[in-house]
Amino acid sequence: MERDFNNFKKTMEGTVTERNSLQETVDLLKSRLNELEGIRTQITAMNTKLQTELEDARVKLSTSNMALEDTRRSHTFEVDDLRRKHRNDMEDLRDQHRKELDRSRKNTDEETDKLRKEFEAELDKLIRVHRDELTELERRLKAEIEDERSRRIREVQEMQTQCALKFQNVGLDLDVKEREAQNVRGQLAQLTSELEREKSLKTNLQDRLTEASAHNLTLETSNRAMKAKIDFLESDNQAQSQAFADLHRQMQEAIDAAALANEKLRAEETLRRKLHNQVQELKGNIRVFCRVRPALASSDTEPAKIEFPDANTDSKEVVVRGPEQRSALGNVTTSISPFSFDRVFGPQSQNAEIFEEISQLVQSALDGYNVCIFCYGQTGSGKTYTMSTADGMIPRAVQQIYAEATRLEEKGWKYKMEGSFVEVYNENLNDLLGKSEDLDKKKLEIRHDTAKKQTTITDVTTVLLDGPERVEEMLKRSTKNRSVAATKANERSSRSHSVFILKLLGENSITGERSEGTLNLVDLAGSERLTHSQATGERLKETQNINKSLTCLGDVINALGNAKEGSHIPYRNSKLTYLLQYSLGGNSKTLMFVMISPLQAHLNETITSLKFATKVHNTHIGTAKKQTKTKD
Ligand SMILES: Nc1ncnc2c1ncn2[C@@H]1O[C@H](COP(=O)(O)OP(=O)(O)OP(=O)(O)O)[C@@H](O)[C@H]1O
Repeated sequence: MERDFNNFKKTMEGTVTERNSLQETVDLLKSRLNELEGIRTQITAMNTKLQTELEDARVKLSTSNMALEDTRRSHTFEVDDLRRKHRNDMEDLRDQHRKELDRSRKNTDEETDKLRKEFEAELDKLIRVHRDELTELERRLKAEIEDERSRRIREVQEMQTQCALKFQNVGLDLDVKEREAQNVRGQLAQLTSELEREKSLKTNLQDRLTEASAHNLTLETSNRAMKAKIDFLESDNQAQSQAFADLHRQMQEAIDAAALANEKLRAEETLRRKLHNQVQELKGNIRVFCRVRPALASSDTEPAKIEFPDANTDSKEVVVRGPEQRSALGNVTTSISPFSFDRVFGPQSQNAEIFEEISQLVQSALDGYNVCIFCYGQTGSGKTYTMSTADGMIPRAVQQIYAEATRLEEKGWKYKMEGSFVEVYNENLNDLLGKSEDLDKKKLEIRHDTAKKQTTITDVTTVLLDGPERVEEMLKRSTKNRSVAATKANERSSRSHSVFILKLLGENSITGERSEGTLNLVDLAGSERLTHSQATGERLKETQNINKSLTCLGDVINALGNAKEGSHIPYRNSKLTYLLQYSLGGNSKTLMFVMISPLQAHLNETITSLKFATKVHNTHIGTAKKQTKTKD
C-alpha cells in the first residue's frame, strides 16, 4: 500500500507538475489571447478608419469622374467647334483659292489675248503700211522711169527720123546734083564753081550731120544722166531700206515684247500649276462624289425617299429614309440616314455638270500626277452612263486633255498621249482593244517598275491618241469585244471592272521640264452583294471574285488612310488593286463616284453602297507627289 501510495504520490506530483505546466501554458495562452484581442481591437479600429477613408476616396473618385466627364464633354464640344471651324476655314480657303485661280487664269488669258491681238494688229498694220509704201514707191519709180525712157526714146527716134529724112533729102539732093553734074559734066568747067557751091552745101550738110551726131551725143549724155538719176532714185530706195530697217527693228522690239509676254505666261503657267495642286491638296487626295440617277420610264416602280437638304447651298448631303416599321404598340417609325460627301448630284444632274467637278483632276494628270476615278455602285445605278457613254467622263476627259495640250503648246509644252483599255474579269486581265477571241484566253501580265513607280501591262494594245476621235473608236471596240464575250454586253460590264488608262507624257522645250501623269478611269463591277447561296458554277466564281476585289479595294483605301511610312498596303490581294498600285495612295489623287438608284426596291443596296462610300470618304490619304523630271 505504501508502495502504491508512493506511486500514487509520484503520479500526483507528476500530475501537479503537469497541471502547473498546463496552468502556465493556459496563462501564456490567455496573455496571448489578450494580446490578440488587443490586436483585433486595433485592426477593427484600423478597418473602420480605412473604410471611412475608402468611402472618402470613393466620393472623391465619383466627384473627379463627374469633373472628368464634364471636361471630356466640354472638350468634345470644343473639338467639334474646332472641327467645324476648321472645315469652314478650309471651305473658305478652298473657295478663295478657286476664285483666285479662276481670276488669275482669266486675267492671264485676257492679257495674253489682248497682247497677242495688239501685237498682231500692230504687226499687220506695219507690214501693210510698209508694203503699201513700197508698192507705191515702186509703182511711182517704174512709171517715172518708163515715162522718162519713152520720152527719151521718142526724142531719139525723132532725131533719128529727122536725121534720116535729112540724109534722104541730102541723098536726093546729091542725086539731083549728081544728075545735074552728069548733065553738066560737059559744062564741067563752067559749072565747077556751081559744083564748088554744091560741095560747100554738102560740107554744110555734113556739118549739120555732125551737129546731129553731137546732138545724138548730148542725148546719150542725157541718157546717162537719166541712168544717174535712176541710180539716184535707187539710192533713194536705200532711204526706203533704212525705213524698212527701222520698221524691222520695231518689229523685232514687238517680237521681243511678245517673247517677254510669253515668258511671263510661262511663269504664270508654273504658278497656276502650283496653285492648282494646292487647291487639289486642300480638297483632299481622296474625294467621294455621290450621284443619284433619275427614275427611268421603263422602271416605273416605287421611288425611294431620298432627300437633298442642302441642294441650294452646298450639295454635300443626301438623306435616305428607311422603310416604315411598326412597333408592338402600333407606332410607325422610319429611320433617317444622312450621308455627307464632297459633292452630291441629284437625279436632274447632267454629265456636263459632273465633268466640271472632275475636270480639275484631269488637269492634274496633265500636270504630272497619277489620277484614279472610280465609279462604284450596284448594277444599273448609272456607272457606265457616267463613265463610258459618248457623253461620259472618258470622252470628255480626252477632249479636255486635247484642248489643254493645244493651249499649253504656246507655253512650250508638247504632249504625247497613249491609251489602253483593260478589263479585270474573274481576277484575269483582258485587253478590251485586242482580238475578241483572245478575251479570257490571252494572259496579260502586270509589271511594276518600283524605281520609277510605273506600271506596264505586257502585250496590251496601246493606242496613240493623236486626235479626240480615237477615243470613240476605242470605246466602240471595247463594247464590241465585251458583247462578243457575253450574251449581253451589259451582263459582262456588270460582272467585270473596266479600266481606261491614259498616259500623258509632257515635255517643255523651253524650260526643260518633263511630266508623266496617268489618268485611270475605272468602271467597277456591280457592287450588289450576291450571297453565294444564290449562285452556282460560273456565276458563283464571278460573285466570289467581285466580292473579293471590291473588299480588297476598300481594304487598300483603308490601309492607305491608316498607313505610316513604309507600312504594308495589301495591293497584291486583288488584280485590280495590284494594277492600280501606283495610282492609289500617296502618289496620286483619287475620286470615287458612288452611284445610287432612286428606287425603293434597291434601298438596301443603296444604303450598303453609301456606307462603303462613307468609309472611303472618312479616309485621309497623304500628299500627292508630282512626277516631274528635269531634262537629262
Ligand atoms: N443620269 C442618268 N440619266 C439618264 N439615264 C441614266 C442615268 N444614269 C443611268 N441611266 C440609265 O440607266 C440604265 C443603267 O445605267 P448603266 O448601264 O450606266 O448602269 P451601270 O451601273 O453601269 O450598270 P452595269 O453594272 O450593268 O454596268 C441605262 O439605261 C442608262 O442609260
